[in-house]
Amino acid sequence: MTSLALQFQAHADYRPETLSVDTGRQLIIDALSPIAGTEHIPLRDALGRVLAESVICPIDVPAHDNSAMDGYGLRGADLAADGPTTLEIVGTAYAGQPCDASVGPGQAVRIMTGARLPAGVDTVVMQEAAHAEGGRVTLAPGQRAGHNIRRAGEDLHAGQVALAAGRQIRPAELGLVASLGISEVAVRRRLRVAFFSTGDEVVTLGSAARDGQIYDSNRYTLFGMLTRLGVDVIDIGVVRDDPDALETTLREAASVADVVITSGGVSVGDADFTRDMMARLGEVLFWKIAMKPGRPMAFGRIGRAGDSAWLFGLPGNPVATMVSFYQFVQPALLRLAGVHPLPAQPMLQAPCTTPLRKAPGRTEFLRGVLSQESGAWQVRTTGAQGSGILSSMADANCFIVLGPDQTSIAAGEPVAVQLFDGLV
Ligand SMILES: Nc1nc2c(c(=O)[nH]1)N[C@H]1C(S)=C(S)[C@@H](COP(=O)(O)OP(=O)(O)OC[C@H]3O[C@@H](n4cnc5c(N)ncnc54)[C@H](O)[C@@H]3O)O[C@H]1N2
Ligand code: MOO
Repeated sequence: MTSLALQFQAHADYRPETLSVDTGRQLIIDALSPIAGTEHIPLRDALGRVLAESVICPIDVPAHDNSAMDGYGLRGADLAADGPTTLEIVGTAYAGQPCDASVGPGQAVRIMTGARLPAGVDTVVMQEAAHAEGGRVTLAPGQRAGHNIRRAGEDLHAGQVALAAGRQIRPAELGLVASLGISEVAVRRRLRVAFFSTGDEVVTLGSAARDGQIYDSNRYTLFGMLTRLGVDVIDIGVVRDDPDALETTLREAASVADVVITSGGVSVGDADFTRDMMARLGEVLFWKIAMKPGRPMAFGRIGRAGDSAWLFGLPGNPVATMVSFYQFVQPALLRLAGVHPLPAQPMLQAPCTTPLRKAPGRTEFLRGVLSQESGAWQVRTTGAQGSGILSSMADANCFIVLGPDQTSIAAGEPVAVQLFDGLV
């Protein structure tokens, strides 16, 4: 018995013939660790990448106490307990410019948003509550001491971890790093993912499909999902149902990629050699996941030590390919890319306007449309749900996820909804 198999069998819920979605996903995540390799790149190029090292604050942000409003800076102790307050204006403080004014009792400065607080100022009153005339300013009653001040370091303070290793860089992280004056970050290298389709009936675009043949759509959905995940994509094309071609392709793919994804040939049909070949080239396990669509799936490692790769053998049916990718491959690739912690998929509950029936025992991923009707969210299915009906994915904006124990759902009953927005 081999190591992956041993590792999986140690899990209490490991049932390769009826593996639950959650257990399958967890087993895969636990088997993987982030790829090695770090590069230092300009900040903007890091959008979508994963931090290899934590970003530590070299400075306080903001760097100094400053005003949150355009208005008048003063000493809070000068504010009248009730009634207006009148103060002498002794200078003006602009953002980004030094201001020598020092504010004593009975005095104020005109101050702009972002300007450093001059000596003595601990309170800002916004200009809408002030009236200036003849070198004096009168403040409306009810102003509060200490208001409209932004303290040095209130966002980030020098020495703290601004972003921990494992964080994926989104627009907010780009800005946060920039606010620290840092122009270069250490990120993990991009994951390399090779993929190909299998099957004599599958025709690549550019060739005419003969009788009984179909155009390859899986390489297009996979290309889209992988590209949006930000990995380096290696498209190997279509591989015929031929053992030699398959062996050569799998070996080559494993030598250039961290991960190899195939579609088709993982079920029990006539292309049995695909399963045998995968298993012969490494340690690949074939699972039946208790889900629909996406029941058959292969997971393991192929290739020789030194140039081996993780393998995902996804089912050939186009919707099954996509559902399996989203439920298993996407979190696995994020894990390999070093994302930590892994993001939870956004799920919500909404009443389902379509009555549904399902067999118990497996999780179903129906394609749904979540919409607002008179201000309330609701979901319906896209119609026919066969695992070859790719238009059901194109028409959808979410999965309706029915758990293993659910059977019939009456119209209006709440169901779990997984938004495509959290997927790629
Ligand atoms: N007796 C059984 N038959 C099947 C089972 C089963 O458990 N017992 N499972 C069914 C399920 S569920 C699925 S999903 C498929 C998966 O089988 P494979 O992964 O071996 O896929 P193929 O047989 O190669 O193809 C299935 C289907 O998808 C079409 N296909 C394949 N590749 C592409 C592509 N690149 N682009 C578009 N369409 C593709 C292919 O023509 C077939 O129609 O097995 C069921 N059968
Ligand atoms: O589960 Mo298959 O993957 O339904 O089409």
